Amino acid sequence: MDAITKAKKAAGEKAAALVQPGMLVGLGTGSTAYWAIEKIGQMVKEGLNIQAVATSIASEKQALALGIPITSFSEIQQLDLDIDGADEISEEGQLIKGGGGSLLREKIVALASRHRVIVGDERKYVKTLGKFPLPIEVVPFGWELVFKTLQALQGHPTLRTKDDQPYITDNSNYIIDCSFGVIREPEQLHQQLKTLTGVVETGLFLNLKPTVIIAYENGDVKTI
Ligand SMILES: O=C(CO)[C@H](O)[C@H](O)COP(=O)(O)O
Repeated sequence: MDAITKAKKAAGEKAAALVQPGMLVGLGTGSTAYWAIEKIGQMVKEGLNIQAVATSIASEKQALALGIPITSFSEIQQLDLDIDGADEISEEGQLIKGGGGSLLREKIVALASRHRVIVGDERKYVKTLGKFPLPIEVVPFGWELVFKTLQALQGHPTLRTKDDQPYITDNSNYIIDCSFGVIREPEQLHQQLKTLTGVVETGLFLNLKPTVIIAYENGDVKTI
């Protein structure tokens, strides 16, 4: 296992240790959240009694394979703890998410959780957001119009693709990745993007006050 994978595993497992019996837990998506889910699966096998809501079909499949009981918002109102990764984590705890394409479900789950834990390796921790392209989930109908507006806003948009076709999210939408440069006013940008008809959600996760667990290649793990 390389040093970055080891760091992701360490961060994910440290977050999993925060799960307590009886909790309702949000399961994130991506290669770091993966390790938290693996650890929670192990804890469930050892007798931990929890229920979880997954932020993607992939994470739900992983959880079910591990025997983690899955519930949904038709059964519950609120989660106790959400554990998820991020693409960028600013020093203020503001996030860019959606590199793995699950931003909409991830935001719904994060907002439904009383506590949020964000796990990442040291490369994710930045002074200011904006180096990682900002994912924006859009409805397929008329996406070209949103794309042109994003061009006009200097977002340098790119339609995300997979196998030369538009990438399709778990919600049957598309993703447009944008580069606005350094994002100095994330709230303003998020609000501006949300008002565009056709935009479903942005990858800016703001003011969620997460506990941040950063793992370093040298083996250190810091909770911020
Ligand atoms: O937002 C996400 C998926 O939509 C992921 O949490 C984010 O992309 C981080 O993934 P990884 O841990 O694989 O770097």
